[in-house]
Amino acid sequence: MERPGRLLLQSELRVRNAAYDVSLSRSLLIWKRRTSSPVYHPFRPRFCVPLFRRRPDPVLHGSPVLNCWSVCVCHSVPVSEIISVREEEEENGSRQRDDGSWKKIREREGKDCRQAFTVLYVERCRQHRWRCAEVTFTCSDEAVCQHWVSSIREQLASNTSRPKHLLVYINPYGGKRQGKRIYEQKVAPLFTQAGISTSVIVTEYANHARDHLKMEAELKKFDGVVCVGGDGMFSEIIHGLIWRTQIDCGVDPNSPEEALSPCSLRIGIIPAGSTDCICFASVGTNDPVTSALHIIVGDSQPLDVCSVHHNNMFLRYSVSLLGYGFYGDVLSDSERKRWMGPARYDFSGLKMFLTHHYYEGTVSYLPAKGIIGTPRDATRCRSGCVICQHNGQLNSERSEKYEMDEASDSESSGEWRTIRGKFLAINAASMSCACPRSPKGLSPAAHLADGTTDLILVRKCSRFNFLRHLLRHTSKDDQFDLTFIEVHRVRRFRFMPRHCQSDSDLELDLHENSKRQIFSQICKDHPACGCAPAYSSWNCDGEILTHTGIDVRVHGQLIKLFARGIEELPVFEDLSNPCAI
Ligand SMILES: CCCCCCCCCCCCC/C=C/[C@@H](O)[C@H](COP(=O)(O)O)NC(=O)CCCCC
Ligand SMILES: Nc1ncnc2c1ncn2[C@@H]1O[C@H](COP(=O)(O)OP(=O)(O)O)[C@@H](O)[C@H]1O
Ligand SMILES: [Ca+2]
Repeated sequence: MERPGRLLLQSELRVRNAAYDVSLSRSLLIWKRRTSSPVYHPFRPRFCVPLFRRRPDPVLHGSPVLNCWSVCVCHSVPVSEIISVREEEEENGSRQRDDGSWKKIREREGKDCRQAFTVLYVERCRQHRWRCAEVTFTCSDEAVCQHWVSSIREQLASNTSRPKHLLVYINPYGGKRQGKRIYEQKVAPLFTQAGISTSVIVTEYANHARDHLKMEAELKKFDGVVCVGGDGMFSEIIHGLIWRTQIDCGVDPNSPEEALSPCSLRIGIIPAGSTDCICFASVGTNDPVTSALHIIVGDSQPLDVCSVHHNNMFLRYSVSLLGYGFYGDVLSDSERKRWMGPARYDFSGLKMFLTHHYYEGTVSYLPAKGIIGTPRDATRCRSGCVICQHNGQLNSERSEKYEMDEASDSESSGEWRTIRGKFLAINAASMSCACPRSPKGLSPAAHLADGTTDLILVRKCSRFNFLRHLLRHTSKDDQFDLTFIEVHRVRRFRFMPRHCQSDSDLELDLHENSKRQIFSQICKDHPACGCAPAYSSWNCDGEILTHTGIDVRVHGQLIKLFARGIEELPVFEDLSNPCAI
């Protein structure tokens, strides 16, 4: 619980005809009702008891702390979570807002209360959602009122992490094709309230945003980039931004061995796509208003990025899922069904589950050493994650050392491990990949910014066992606690499909593959007969990769989001807490 610190201002003001002691410090705005009469307050007593067990201090962020036995209503809002302050001007018995809309206040507030101002602030709702709440304070002295408004504005202006100018890209075709409407109706009005100016580009074709960022955008004019769309659209944005940053810093973005320069501009994601995994896994919800508020308050969350190369040739970057086999096949199949919208993934998911293809190949990986945390532990990456801080620090020390000793990550160091086999899926999750389909995600203990990715190998098994594994993504059971699954936390990995391994293997496989393709043509309508293709494709944050043999390297904390990681749930929402009755 944040302490108020030195008071900048303290007055008696009125809120809805009741007297309040209101105070402002650099960190908190507090309004506390003036009363001493013990009155039983019946409102939601169920939530009062656990709240008090955990937090004896009767001051809660934004929302009132309700004591069951006496009315002692005290609200507090961190100054960092105030969106804006607005003067209410009186005219003909009504008050006019700064934005021109009218509000009847005078009758409600009583005749003496002539001056008023409204504070808009972040209020937390269920399941990590944020809303914009407001409270109107009135007082009889105009000078006092204006002093309050200017003091709050000064505090907001002194916060340098808040963006003032944003470059916004909207994909009008993502998800259910609602991107433009979501931005105009839910997000733009909030940006206006917060005094943020925007330059908006509605994309006209795929890769429009990427190419604009790479070559045209005047990035110096902006404090951040906002992406309205799904994971594919976010991928466009990071490709443009990372590329541009490397060119500006004189780094060769094509080389798999180069240490990439971190991007200074933060990226905000307004979810308007089909899976919205990157937003969900970094905020805890895929709600456009919540994302807009995280942008406004100037949150910052570093994020790991994987670079993917094929034979030393750059292919793509990935921040969430790199999936071969099941997720690659689901994506390839679903692309032909875009007209179905987000439901295409359910259809193709079921189809690919029934098809039950497996793929042969060799996976080699460099285990992440010296880090804290494992993919099977119970810790979760949450706001202010200590694992990300610790491992992130370790990474920056390692990369300094790496620059001096180029061979430290190479095969010659002998740390690489190799696994050959038949796999239903090979997944690398650089974050949990939580999404509405699987709220705990593909790798629940993965971290947003620890410089590693969780490599999950699903070996060939029966359909029944694969279904058990998949179903555990949606329950409390551990999806890795199965004999055919292994998971490793790695810094780097490579995959080579079997048919690419050696000339003799290649000949054998080409022969086998052509045989299989003939059969798969014949057996097209009988996918369960086992005539599988020899290779799948990679699903790279929802984009299909053109090559199967890849070399993947994690670049710790290469980009930053306007987010703060998933916040711990309040006690009454955390069902695993015994106090939460
Ligand atoms: C029988 C019940 C099975 C439930 C299994 C649920 C497992 C779901 C894990 C999903 C992980 C998703 C990782 C994110 C991938 C996205 O980047 C990608 C593109 O998203 P977008 O651009 O917004 O369309 N989405 C997918 O690849 C969809 C995977 C769906 C798999 C069923
Ligand atoms: N104007 C546009 N027309 C067609 N495709 C676009 C346009 N803008 C972006 N795209 C592409 O649309 C794809 C899907 O976008 P995304 O926003 O991720 O939606 P979804 O989550 O439904 O896949 C991305 O690959 C992106 O490059
Ligand atoms: Ca990570």
